[in-house]
Amino acid sequence: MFNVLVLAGPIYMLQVYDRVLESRSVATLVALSLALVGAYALQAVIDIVRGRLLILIAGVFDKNVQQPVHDATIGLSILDRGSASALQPIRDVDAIRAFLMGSGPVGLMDLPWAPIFLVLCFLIHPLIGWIAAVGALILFCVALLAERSSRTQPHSAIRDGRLRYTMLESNRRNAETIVAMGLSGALAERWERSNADHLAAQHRTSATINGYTSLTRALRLLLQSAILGAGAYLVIHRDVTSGAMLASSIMMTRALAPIEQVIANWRGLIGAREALQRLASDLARGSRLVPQTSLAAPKHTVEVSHLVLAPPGSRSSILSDINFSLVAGDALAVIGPSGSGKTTLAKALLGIWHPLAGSVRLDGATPDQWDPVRLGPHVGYVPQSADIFPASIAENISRMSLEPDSDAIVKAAKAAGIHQLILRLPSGYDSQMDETNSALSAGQRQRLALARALYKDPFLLVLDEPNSNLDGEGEVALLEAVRAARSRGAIVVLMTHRPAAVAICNKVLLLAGGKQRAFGERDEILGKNLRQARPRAAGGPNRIEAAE
Ligand SMILES: Nc1ncnc2c1ncn2[C@@H]1O[C@H](COP(=O)(O)OP(=O)(O)OP(=O)(O)O)[C@@H](O)[C@H]1O
Repeated sequence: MFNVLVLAGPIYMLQVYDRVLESRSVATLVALSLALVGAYALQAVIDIVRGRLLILIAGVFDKNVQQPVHDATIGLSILDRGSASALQPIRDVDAIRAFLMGSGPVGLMDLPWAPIFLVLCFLIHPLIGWIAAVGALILFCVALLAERSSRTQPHSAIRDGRLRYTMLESNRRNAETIVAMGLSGALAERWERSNADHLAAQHRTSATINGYTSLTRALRLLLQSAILGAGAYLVIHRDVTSGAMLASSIMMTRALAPIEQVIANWRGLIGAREALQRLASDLARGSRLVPQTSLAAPKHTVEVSHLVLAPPGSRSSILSDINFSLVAGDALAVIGPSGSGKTTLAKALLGIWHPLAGSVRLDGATPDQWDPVRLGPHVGYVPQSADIFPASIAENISRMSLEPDSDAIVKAAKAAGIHQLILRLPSGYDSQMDETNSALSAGQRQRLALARALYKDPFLLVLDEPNSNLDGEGEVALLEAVRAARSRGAIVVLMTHRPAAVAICNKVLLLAGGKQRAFGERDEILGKNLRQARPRAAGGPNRIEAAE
């Protein structure tokens, strides 16, 4: 509706030429000029409001997708096994928001006005109308051609871009290995190759779009002159006035401007459209259905029945036919050689990976029957690589809670035997961990992760080799924490190679090659199936290994 205001220019021109110059009336000229200033001022205000509206729409879009995008990023990380493509949704949101706040949508909004200006051209004179209509049609065809040729190109550019990003991310993570083993030469060469592919794809896209933009501009200038020429012809034959001739030239410009603007913003439009499609599919893939009914906190049992497990998206199983059950107060030592499936079992118990067959049940319900946010506080997990969030020690122990409980934080730290160590840090519990966690040693990180797992005394503790980096003091604290958890009625599942850790468990599960070799009371299983390895020559820790 507001676009009608852009008619002010042509109407002014028409009136000045046909009325003011004929009547030589300065008063009319002043009145017309004031009206024109008013129309342009209103147009400026409307443009500002429209711009703000688009920013507002972009903001609302952003606000609504942020949480699903965050959750989907986590879901995709699990599905795609930590690949950097899990970050694609947030990049897509940024691309869509940038497009919404740019000049592209304005061109799209103005596009429906193009036919109205064309009709006005016809009203001035059919010849002018036809020239404008044919010109608009040609420009429209150019836009379609641009769409078709650029449709496939950004795909390859995006694929190369993703590959390039993944490569850089992996090099960043492995920086120390790269420096230590002098890998930078070979990796730089690979990076250069991947970069060249990406740039070549981008150049192809830019060249195509630029070509179409230049063609459009030249066509528009030609059409403007054609309209002026046709207008002059009609003026000579006294079919239209000279004011109408100039006004129609302006009208033509107005009719074609949105088409040209859409073509100029084509790449952004295509990019935003693809980002939106990709975002929708990533959100659908990465999000989990959260159950609506909330179950009571688990307190009694963990049952694993005929469990078969494969990595997400795969059907080749890593674990098969695992069966055991535990009751409150039990501690299970999961033992077996490297690669036997201990970590994989931890992922199943925690509901990170879903069973291909069989089930894991806490008090009779599978983990996905709980809202993860509600089940989380009843579960403690120390993963093999104890990753710490870039936040304070207290925030880490309180599981990044927005309402941390100081008493519970200190209690968990004491239980993990890390309280004194934290107090010795310059800012104590408020010491900030950076992204690299370099302020703490591997063993200290493991104890911090244990404190996080113990926060608020969860029912199920899954500790995946939590002692792999611990010194004697750390191991004593760990064993004490397991003992305390058992006596308060928790269930502890401990993946370990260490005899001392097995000794505090009452049950043992022996895995080998993804299969359950034995499960039962500790002494019974150890007597039947295991031999205790001697301390290794280098003075390494005792290990428990499966008998041949
Ligand atoms: N994300 C994955 N995708 C495909 N295979 C996997 C994945 N994670 C683990 N595996 C495979 O599953 C098998 C069991 O691995 P898992 O990490 O569970 O062993 P583990 O007993 O914990 O070993 P370790 O004692 O060395 O930690 C291995 O053969 C491993 O290659």
